[in-house]
Amino acid sequence: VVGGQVAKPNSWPWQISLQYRSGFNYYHICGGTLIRAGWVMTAAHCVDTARTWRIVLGDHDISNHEGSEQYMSVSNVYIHPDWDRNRPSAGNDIALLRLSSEATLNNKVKLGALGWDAPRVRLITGGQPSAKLKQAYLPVVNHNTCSSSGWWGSTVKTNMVCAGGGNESGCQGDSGGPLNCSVGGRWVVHGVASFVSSSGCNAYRRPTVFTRASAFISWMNSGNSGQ
Ligand SMILES: CC(C)[C@H](NC(=O)C(F)(F)F)C(=O)N[C@@H](C)C(=O)Nc1ccc(C(F)(F)F)cc1
Repeated sequence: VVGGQVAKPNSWPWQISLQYRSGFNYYHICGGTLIRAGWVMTAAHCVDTARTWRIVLGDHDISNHEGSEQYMSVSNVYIHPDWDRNRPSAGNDIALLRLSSEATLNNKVKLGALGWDAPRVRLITGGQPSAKLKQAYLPVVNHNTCSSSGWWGSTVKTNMVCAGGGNESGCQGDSGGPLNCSVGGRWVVHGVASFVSSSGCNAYRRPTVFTRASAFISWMNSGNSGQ
């Protein structure tokens, strides 16, 4: 996250840290959302390399043990069939991770709700290099503006959502994490952080681009996502 502030610990209880093993250690690479006790939604670009993964739930500071963490291994990775690493602007940057055991839900580990509607305020959580979870309020940029020339142009498709474009944005390490939207007083996960401009995370008229989760509900509920 560029800008924003450190979140109140565990105030986004569906936010997870996706980590890969290297030697004896695990390293944060992406965010994600716990959508079922046994399922995590993240970005395809986070998991399209063969690695040993683990998911950390109930965390706030990934460099300190706080006692609320749950460390889960991943039994299967389901990447959207139309994701193409060589054509990220085609979108479909979404994947589901099956946990090898179910999370214990409590006040620090809850499910994120998937919604269908375009709400008002958006909020991205997650991020590096801060070890602590950060959040930033990102204004939504409608598709017509975001896909216009001078903005992202045809790189942005209707199965994506743009938010930010001011001095706050998502950035490397936020990938896969949720765009949390306030809809009728409830938080709904509307986006999966996908990409930013290669000239910088908060580049002018290049808002952070999220996979529009509502466009993938049927895939997530279908067999080929394993669910
Ligand atoms: C994809 C991640 C490495 C990284 N993602 C993020 O920083 C995220 F958190 F906003 F999701 C990113 O966007 N990094 C920049 C360097 C990047 O790859 N940008 C990018 C821009 C446009 C496209 C295009 F046009 F192909 F869609 C693809 C990637």
